[in-house]
Amino acid sequence: MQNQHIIRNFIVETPSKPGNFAKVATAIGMAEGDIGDITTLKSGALTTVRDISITYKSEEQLQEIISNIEAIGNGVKIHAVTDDVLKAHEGGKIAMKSQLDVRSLGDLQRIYTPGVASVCMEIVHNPEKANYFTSIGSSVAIVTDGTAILGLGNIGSVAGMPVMEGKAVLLDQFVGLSGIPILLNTSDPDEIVETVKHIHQGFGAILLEDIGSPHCFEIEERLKAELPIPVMHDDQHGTAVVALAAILSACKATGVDPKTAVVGQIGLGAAGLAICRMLMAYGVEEVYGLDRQEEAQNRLIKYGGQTIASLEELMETCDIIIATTGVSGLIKPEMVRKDQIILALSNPNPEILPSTAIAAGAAFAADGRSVNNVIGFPGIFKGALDAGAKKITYTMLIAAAQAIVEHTKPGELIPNPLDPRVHHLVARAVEEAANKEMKR
Ligand SMILES: NC(=O)C1=CN([C@@H]2O[C@H](COP(=O)(O)OP(=O)(O)OC[C@H]3O[C@@H](n4cnc5c(N)ncnc54)[C@H](O)[C@@H]3O)[C@@H](O)[C@H]2O)C=CC1
Ligand SMILES: CC(=O)C(=O)O
Ligand SMILES: [Mg+2]
Repeated sequence: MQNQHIIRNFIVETPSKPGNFAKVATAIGMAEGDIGDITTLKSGALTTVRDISITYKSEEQLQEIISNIEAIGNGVKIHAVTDDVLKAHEGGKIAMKSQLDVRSLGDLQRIYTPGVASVCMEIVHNPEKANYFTSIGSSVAIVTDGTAILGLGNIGSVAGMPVMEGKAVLLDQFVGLSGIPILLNTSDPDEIVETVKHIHQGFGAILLEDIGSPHCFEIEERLKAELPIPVMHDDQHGTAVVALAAILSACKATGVDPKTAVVGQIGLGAAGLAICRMLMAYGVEEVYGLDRQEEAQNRLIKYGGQTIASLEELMETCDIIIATTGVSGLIKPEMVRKDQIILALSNPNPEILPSTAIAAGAAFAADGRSVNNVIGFPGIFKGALDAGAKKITYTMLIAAAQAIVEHTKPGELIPNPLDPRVHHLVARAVEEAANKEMKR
């Protein structure tokens, strides 16, 4: 696989003298390893031990990094090379925890029986109070059938669980919602719709995740029509919101009018078709799409988009390129036109590395790690739930994209996802848009 990103942590000891860490960094750089976080584990008078996170592409490259560091000599030692990604997943990343302590029999009677019975009866008499007296209103079902896990394909929902747990962690940490993974062992749309309908009353909203196309379209449409709570397929609309925001920011920086720019979308699956629909809903006049499947191209035409004959023609014709094919390295540097804006959004590896696209002449380039639906979905769900909205509409999604743009620093495409204000602002913008729509 091209552009594969493997992350390992190197525990490296160096003599505590200026210049020694620079030698280690150079040794890593000479083997084209990419240094991430660096933590000093011990800073002694004689030696310093650091934990260095390094991204690389292959086993050969790992061996080259190790030999380069070992060749420095003079007391520079590698103590261990650890797989912190795997370590972070031991035992899973989430747990259902109680919010109250049970320390006395009084606590037990209040939290559980007999006290709880009166709360049950309160809900029997006033069903809307379930939102107040239970966690239902702040719980989001993260539903997957495992058919399109990132760009890894149909690997099944159990193998996709680390992604679902990751989404739950983000919902919790960014907006305080509880995400509960639901792993389906069917990809039949009728069975999925029936299952979600049977379980929906335990949740405030339904987040559909990594459900492949084309069945994702029918599933989302049917659930939206049939359930009284917000349903959103994140790979479609969360991604579309963030792609629109990145395009608006890039256009602002380059003085391009997004509505008259020519946009080319490569890959018209869940993410790609939704990006095209979002851009057209925003008012972009010329949107071209390309997919290796005719059926996917016909879907775009049905929504008013246009198709184009080949990847080469799309790259030649369009000012803004977005790719969501799952195919690493699909866009070759020689295809990049000067001053293009290129969003190669496939995970875990993009269609072209941003550094390669910029070196080939692009004005702006980003991959799916930075232009990622993580900036959108937590605030979208929080805003929809706070407003008591029954649906997530285009007006709410465009409000989310605009909030993201407002919070993006000049010269950047997207804000830092770790800035909690971003999620808060997205949530408020979505809530306001929902309230306005509901008043109409
Ligand atoms: N950055 C982000 O926030 C997100 C990124 N993605 C990434 O986008 C990729 C696609 O995800 P989905 O849309 O959910 O998958 P999908 O399977 O629904 O869509 C992929 C589409 O690409 C088409 N395709 C594949 N190879 C092609 C080629 N060589 N030329 C033209 N079309 C081609 C397929 O026919 C299919 O229609 C994945 O890698 C995923 O990780 C998806 C959602 C969010
Ligand atoms: C980010 C995401 O949802 C995906 O790559 O599928
Ligand atoms: Mg996804």
